[in-house]
Amino acid sequence: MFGGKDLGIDLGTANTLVFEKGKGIIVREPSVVAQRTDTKTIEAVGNDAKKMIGRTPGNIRAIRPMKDGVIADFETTAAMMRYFLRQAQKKSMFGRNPNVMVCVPSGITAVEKRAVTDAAKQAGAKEAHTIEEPLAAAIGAGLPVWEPTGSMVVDIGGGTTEVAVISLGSIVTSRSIRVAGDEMDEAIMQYIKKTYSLLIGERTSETLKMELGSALPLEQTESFEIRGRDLVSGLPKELTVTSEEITEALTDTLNSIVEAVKVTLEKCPPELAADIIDRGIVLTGGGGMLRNLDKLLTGETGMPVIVAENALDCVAIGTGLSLDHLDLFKNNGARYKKG
Ligand SMILES: Nc1ncnc2c1ncn2[C@@H]1O[C@H](COP(=O)(O)OP(=O)(O)OP(=O)(O)O)[C@@H](O)[C@H]1O
Repeated sequence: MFGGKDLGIDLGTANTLVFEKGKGIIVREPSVVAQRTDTKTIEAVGNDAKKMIGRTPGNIRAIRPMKDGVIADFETTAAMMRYFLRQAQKKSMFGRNPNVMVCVPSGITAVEKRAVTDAAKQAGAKEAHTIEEPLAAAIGAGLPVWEPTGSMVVDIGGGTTEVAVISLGSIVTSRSIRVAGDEMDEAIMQYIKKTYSLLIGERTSETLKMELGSALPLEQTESFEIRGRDLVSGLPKELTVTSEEITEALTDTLNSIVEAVKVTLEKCPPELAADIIDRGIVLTGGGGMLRNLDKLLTGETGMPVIVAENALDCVAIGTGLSLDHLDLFKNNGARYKKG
């Protein structure tokens, strides 16, 4: 039995957040599962499993069951959701199984949406519905999505970047690309490998992105020491990396994101484009917190760009708040209409 409250779930590629109205975010853990390769039993989920990435013995695999924002491994995703719902239950009241709203990338197919709601039901949800991620992000960022005015949101998560223009509670135009934080990590890993013949793990590369990452060169170069395995000698090695190098490593990935924003702006009806000039573009998601990304986007589009407060939480908050309008989602993720 789960808690009596309805829950919003941001089932992200990188992190899963569970939001309960009145309480806020009650679960926040990495979307990682550690599984035995022989018996397929689950050894750990969330924080404990993330610590195992890159450090598991041969018979345990640390996997991210969500890839590119969609379910890559159904059974493991359902098991992971069951764990997160149980965590939520510990912090909530006992009662009936909750209705859940799960956010999904805007570009996914009906079959993929179905996989998400099926996994939620298998995990113990009474009813499960989906909301498109950019809409959830915009609601969570406090944008006036219900007004007849254009709001533009760019949500950069782990697996997907969602760009959307919203008006009157509906997505007017959007673009979802499978390029986001994970791709930045991969680009850094490749850069270090190519430049220094040093192999680093995904955790080291994510740390480099967070510590040194900047979309534009910093006024004062920063540096960070990393460890990896030298591909030539095969031995562990330490070296110092600079922020300029990370900016260079991220160029292609950031160009793809800039391109997605420009294409969406080009498809935007003129009246709404005028609203966006006034109100600006709002950045959400962990990737939106990359230093100077707002400045890069302003330079490339000429629009004001603002990083949302609680950028990491916007999608979860918006997903939870949309439960107030559950009746509008009964069509399994149908377009969100007010009234
Ligand atoms: N300060 C930061 N600078 C740059 N990137 C960051 C920062 N903080 C977090 N990230 C990155 O944000 C990503 C996670 O963001 P978020 O939790 O919004 O994604 P998600 O919702 O799990 O993914 P998706 O929306 O693709 O399903 C990770 O790639 C993480 O490395």
